[in-house]
Amino acid sequence: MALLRIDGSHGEGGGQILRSALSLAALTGRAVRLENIRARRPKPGLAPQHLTAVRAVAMLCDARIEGAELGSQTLEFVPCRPVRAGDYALDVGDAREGGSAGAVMLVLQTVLLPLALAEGTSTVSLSGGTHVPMSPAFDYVLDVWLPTLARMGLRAELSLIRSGWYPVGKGEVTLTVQGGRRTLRALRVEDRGVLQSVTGRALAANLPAHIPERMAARARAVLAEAGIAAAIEPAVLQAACAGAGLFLTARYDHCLAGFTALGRRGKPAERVAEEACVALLAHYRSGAALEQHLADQIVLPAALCPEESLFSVERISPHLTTHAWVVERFGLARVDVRPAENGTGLVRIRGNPAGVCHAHP
Ligand SMILES: Nc1ncnc2c1ncn2[C@@H]1O[C@H](COP(=O)(O)OP(=O)(O)OP(=O)(O)O)[C@@H](O)[C@H]1O
Repeated sequence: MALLRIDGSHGEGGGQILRSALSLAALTGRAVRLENIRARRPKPGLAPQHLTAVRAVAMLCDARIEGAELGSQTLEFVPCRPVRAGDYALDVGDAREGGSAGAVMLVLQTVLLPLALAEGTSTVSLSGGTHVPMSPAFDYVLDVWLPTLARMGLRAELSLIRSGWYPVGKGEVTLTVQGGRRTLRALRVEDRGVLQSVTGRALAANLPAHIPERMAARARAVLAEAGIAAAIEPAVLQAACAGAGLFLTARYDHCLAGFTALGRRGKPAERVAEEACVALLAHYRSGAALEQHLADQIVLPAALCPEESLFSVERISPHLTTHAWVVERFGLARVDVRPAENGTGLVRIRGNPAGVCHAHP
């Protein structure tokens, strides 16, 4: 079959196009050629996190790869066998001399679905940044993304060995995936139901204990003003450099929503707390089911379900529409993203009725 060409400058033009194309190439056996990788980012091409994702998925399906170098804007990726479950270890820091705090959760998201749909149990050890900007934090994946996938029938467990923050990274997580040629269940949450609880963790590493305590106290106060009682625990983590963040999970009758804010030098703990609470309250007031990040991160699993998924989303992000475009390029699903009331959106994903097509010889 001819190489499927994917233009990495489409829409959001970031790393997600590459990662989803890699997952889908491994799942379907389709050879891909990515061009203009991360063309809309200030430093285009493969960064350490993306290069690690390429190497990771290549290991799963013995792919032949060309262009897998830092800064490369073109990549050919030819899967040579179906995905094999097994024990894998990857370190984002290996992708660049001097190391990297590249987001391991994004690498994890790239390998999870291929492993979940392969026969057998896998363990993946990942090192790098576990709580870094512009990516799902460990806590988000643990509390929101994986439990949502569990509702769709996917079984995986995640544990934190050591947290990793910008700029040093060196965190470590372990993922265990119970694979199998299963059919994923569609996600149908047009209506989220009632807010049942808000919980959270105020985390800090290599910083004084008053920092997580102040984040937790401010978050409780902001949410209480809005009439929401939240159980937020302060905690101190092990790490190779300083870092702090607040992670909130809102549990509705029919869905979960996660909100993250990270600290940095000079940013008061209270401001970190307010940022996460503002995001939670914006979603709460929107009335929609999924928050914007979960919506874009659920497109790929939903595209693999034979049944139709349908959910409302707080806001239609460029990540969401770009992700929809990538899965459509593989011909696996039709994704319809429609604006709805007050800036929210409604997403309908009609997966391939035959399930994933394993096209390997
Ligand atoms: N606070 C957050 N909580 C949960 N997920 C997040 C958060 N911030 C970003 N993400 C997710 O991280 C992903 C980032 O994708 P993106 O294409 O920007 O990738 P990237 O590899 O970081 O790229 P680039 O450096 O090219 O921006 C998206 O799926 C987005 O929803």
